[in-house]
Amino acid sequence: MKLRIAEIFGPTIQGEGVLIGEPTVFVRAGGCDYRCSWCDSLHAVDSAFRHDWAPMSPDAIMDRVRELSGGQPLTVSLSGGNPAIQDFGPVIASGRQSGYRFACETQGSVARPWFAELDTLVLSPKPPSSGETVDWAAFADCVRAGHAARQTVMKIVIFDQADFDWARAAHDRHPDLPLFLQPGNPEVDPALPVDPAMLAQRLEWLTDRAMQAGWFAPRILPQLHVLIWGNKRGV
Ligand SMILES: C[S@@+](CC[C@H](N)C(=O)[O-])C[C@H]1O[C@@H](n2cnc3c(N)ncnc32)[C@H](O)[C@@H]1O
Ligand SMILES: Nc1nc2[nH]cc(C(=O)O)c2c(=O)[nH]1
Ligand code: SF4
Ligand SMILES: [Mg+2]
Repeated sequence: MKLRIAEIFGPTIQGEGVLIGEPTVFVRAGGCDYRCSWCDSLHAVDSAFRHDWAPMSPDAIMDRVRELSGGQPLTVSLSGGNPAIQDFGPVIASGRQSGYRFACETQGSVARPWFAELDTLVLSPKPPSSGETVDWAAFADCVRAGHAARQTVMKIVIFDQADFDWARAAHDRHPDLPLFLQPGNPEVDPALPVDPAMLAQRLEWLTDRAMQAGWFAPRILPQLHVLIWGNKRGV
């Protein structure tokens, strides 16, 4: 059985959400059932890039992860695209034997039994600015599938006031999921630089919104990797 892999890179630090700052190797799956207007990983989504995606066996994936981590077990971050449209169960089973931990980033549109084998399941439902519509029944299936994961959290990207209001309603649906908000990055062309002052201003706006609303449930974080490296790939 082979998986479609857009890229494997690291070690680097997890730049987002509950594991921010944690050393990790990324395994980025090719293919996605969504087309978010502001997706920062189109090279793993748009089928125009599919010729760059490699078919890899679970053993070949873990061999590359081991090579990159110098054989030291660390957290492997499964991302994409949507990793949940493929079967990462055998990759997790193989890595776990040698002490690797696994986190997965997915939008919550497709539930998989292997979510239960994860250490960290990050569900990132998409707000109105994305142009996508969340299927909340499928999302709830994902939460249930992750019942045995060590932790399941919700992470929402916020571009504007409509996204902010939507995030509050999303939290009301799943109040038990720890919530992380990150400002959206409107500049996703890997060929163009990102202005850190613009990101800081978006983070300030988001923080002000939450504090003025007296909404203290979410943690608010920047995309640390974008602050360090902009839109550079493979970091
Ligand atoms: C590229 S996605 C891949 C995993 C999965 N498809 C998902 O969306 O959760 C990884 C994370 O990046 C976030 N993201 C994508 N584009 C972004 C942007 N322009 N600004 C901020 N976050 C973004 C997504 O919301 C998601 O939380
Ligand atoms: N350093 C780093 N942190 C990240 N957190 C989520 C990422 C992603 O694209 O899924 C990502 C990424 O691509 N790089
Ligand atoms: S769901 Fe994730 S990978 Fe797919 S288009 Fe949206 S942000 Fe990009
Ligand atoms: Mg990213």
